[in-house]
Amino acid sequence: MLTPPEFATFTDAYVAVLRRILDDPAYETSGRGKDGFEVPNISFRLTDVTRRTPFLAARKTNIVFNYAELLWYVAGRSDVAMISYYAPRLAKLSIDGTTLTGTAYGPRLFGPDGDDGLSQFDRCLRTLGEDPDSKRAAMVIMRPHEPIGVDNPDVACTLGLQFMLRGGRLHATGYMRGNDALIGLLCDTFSFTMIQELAARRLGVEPGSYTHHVGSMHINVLDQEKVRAILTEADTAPAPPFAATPMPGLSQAELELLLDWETALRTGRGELTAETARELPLPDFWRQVLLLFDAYRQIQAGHHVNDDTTAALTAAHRWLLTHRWPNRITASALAGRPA
Ligand SMILES: O=c1ccn([C@H]2C[C@H](O)[C@@H](COP(=O)(O)O)O2)c(=O)[nH]1
Repeated sequence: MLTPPEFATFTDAYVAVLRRILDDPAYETSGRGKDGFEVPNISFRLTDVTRRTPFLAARKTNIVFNYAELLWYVAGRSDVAMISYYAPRLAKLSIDGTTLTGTAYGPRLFGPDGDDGLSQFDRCLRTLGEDPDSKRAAMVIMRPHEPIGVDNPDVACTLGLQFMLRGGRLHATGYMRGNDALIGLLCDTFSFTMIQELAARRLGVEPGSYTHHVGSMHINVLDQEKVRAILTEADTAPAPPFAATPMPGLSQAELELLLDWETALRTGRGELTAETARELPLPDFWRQVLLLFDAYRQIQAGHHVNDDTTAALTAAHRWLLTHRWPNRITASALAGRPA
């Protein structure tokens, strides 16, 4: 078979990759002092990119971080301040303490980078508008002169992303030199398929499949018990049947409004009630993201998430928060609105 195996949901692909590495690793590695199990050259295809979130209790997916990282990318940002609030471990990757280099895909994808003043993302959309069958709508992430010595803690793991408009749908492919199958795989697939969906909306077409190719797919030896727990759950407990919600697109004005609220919530200059959220000029999809950010603000402040916020979240978001922060969601609020 010359094309990658297809999966209907990311959960299925994720479990298959983790199972392959744990059951049958090709190598034991210790690159940069971390012991890992590795299977080189793994590829898979997702047929429905909207089913990108794994509902696995043992994984404790941090959906708040997933959305924050996506917005951080799309805004072209590289600041530690925003992203480390959602994932403190990322601060350790910064050499100067204020910016990230390799991990910050945003400036490389969404920052202006040529004489035409366009970003790689916008240039790809323009090319697909002019030549829909183009094979050139590719965005390069890891740079040729990126320092790859052991003293650089933050080298881009993604080589590039490619869009292909075929059969009226926008397909995408991610190419990675290395991918941590437990942590990075989930976050990267989430962001890349969202970027694909964003591009599809801008082009006025539906998103197609997403294909992921990875040179070194691996798990850390220290994570193997967690991986085992995920595999046991996948074998014994069916995933809850939440409907996936397509992303409605994101205009520049909507992005700016989201980022203003994100900053206000993160820096303690604002609070969002379910009622205020309803009045914001945003599609419900993005209102949900701000409600998640506000729930996280309450959790960070050491509180329970208030019942109004919990009840305004979709059932899928409530499920994710409840499994990530089990003691912070009040049981009485869990009977809120359906997915
Ligand atoms: O978007 C990313 C960024 C990093 N990593 C993981 C892969 C490696 O486990 C580690 C980076 O270590 P090096 O490959 O740079 O040594 O982080 C990812 O999976 N995805």
